[in-house]
Amino acid sequence: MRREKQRKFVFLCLYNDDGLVELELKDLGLVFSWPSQRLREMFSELGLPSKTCSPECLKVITSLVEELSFPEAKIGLSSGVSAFLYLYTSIIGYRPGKVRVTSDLPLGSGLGSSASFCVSVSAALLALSGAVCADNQQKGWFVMRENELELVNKWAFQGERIIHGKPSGIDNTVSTFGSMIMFRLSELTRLKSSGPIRMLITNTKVGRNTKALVAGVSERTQRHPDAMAAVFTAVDSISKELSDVIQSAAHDDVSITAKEEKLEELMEMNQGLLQCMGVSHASIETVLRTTLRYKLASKLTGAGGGGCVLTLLPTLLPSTIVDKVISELEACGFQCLKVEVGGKGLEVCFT
Ligand SMILES: Nc1ncnc2c1ncn2[C@@H]1O[C@H](COP(=O)(O)OP(=O)(O)OP(=O)(O)O)[C@@H](O)[C@H]1O
Ligand SMILES: C[C@@](O)(CCO)CC(=O)[O-]
Ligand SMILES: [Mg+2]
Repeated sequence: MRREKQRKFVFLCLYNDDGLVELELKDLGLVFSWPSQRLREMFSELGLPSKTCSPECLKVITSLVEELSFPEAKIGLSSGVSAFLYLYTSIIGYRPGKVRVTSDLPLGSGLGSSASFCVSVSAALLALSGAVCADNQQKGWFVMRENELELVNKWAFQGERIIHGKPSGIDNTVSTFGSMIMFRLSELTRLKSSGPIRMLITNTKVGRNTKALVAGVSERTQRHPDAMAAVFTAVDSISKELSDVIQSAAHDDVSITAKEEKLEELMEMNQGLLQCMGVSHASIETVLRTTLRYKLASKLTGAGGGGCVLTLLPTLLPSTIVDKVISELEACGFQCLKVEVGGKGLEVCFT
């Protein structure tokens, strides 16, 4: 189960005539460019466009990205740049163009920045190529048609495959369609919540890498197949119960409180299972201990290993308590953000 990811990515996409394909990561102060002729030469033998990135295609991309220089602390960015190169050449081809990205989503913190990046790149490039929104370039922000969103989601998943290795598709799906998604038995179901769910996001600021964490869970599964199978079965049951609770109607304070208590218990159980999988972290445990002192339930989000933690904020919780929890967490060096689960998905705007 994932909440909607904040999608504050802004893309400026233009064709140009300087012979370069350029990617500017504005917030990070980085610009990468490739002569389009060089891309044509490197990729031409692969027979692009292709709907998936083959090992040969990934080899070409990796060699192009290895030539770039990334600041030491930003080495993880190379996978995002690889995903960009794949999406650009597959959707646009080798026509020179310029893409500028700005985002206020923290990178590698469990809030699905990789998926939001892939969804936004795919949408912007598909719109530039005319594959989507060709007959609908209205002014202001708007939502694409369902079949167009599905196309964007497919391409974004290919980008996620380059960044993550083996993504489930939940992050790009929730970034594209918004609302809430249940991922159960490898199937993604879009849910309708009966009311807003308030959460506190605490960013521990401990950096981590989703690909490595997911690989760590697979290795643990190979070492303890029976025990881990039981853990996954329990996670599955929790997802099912949680989706029933979220979709159930609650009309008065009593039923809302009962619903929230169920959510809290399920979150607590889920966190315990994530710890079993080896994806918790000392910083996450500090957040859990702190919020528990206020009888609030929390669980890690995304791949874990640091990053962000979610805490349910019950409807009747006084704002003075919320402020107290936030100041205690921020005194530990963490950063807090109050959010509501289940917002909008992808929107586009032509200027
Ligand atoms: N604004 C951006 N510009 C360029 N690359 C980005 C951007 N945002 C994310 N990425 C890419 O995504 C990578 C982070 O993805 P990762 O899956 O590890 O974390 P996440 O998506 O934030 O968290 P999670 O997958 O657990 O929800 C970055 O290292 C970078 O390659
Ligand atoms: C850890 C994971 O569940 C979400 C990462 O945001 C991986 C995935 O489902 O692709
Ligand atoms: Mg990710």
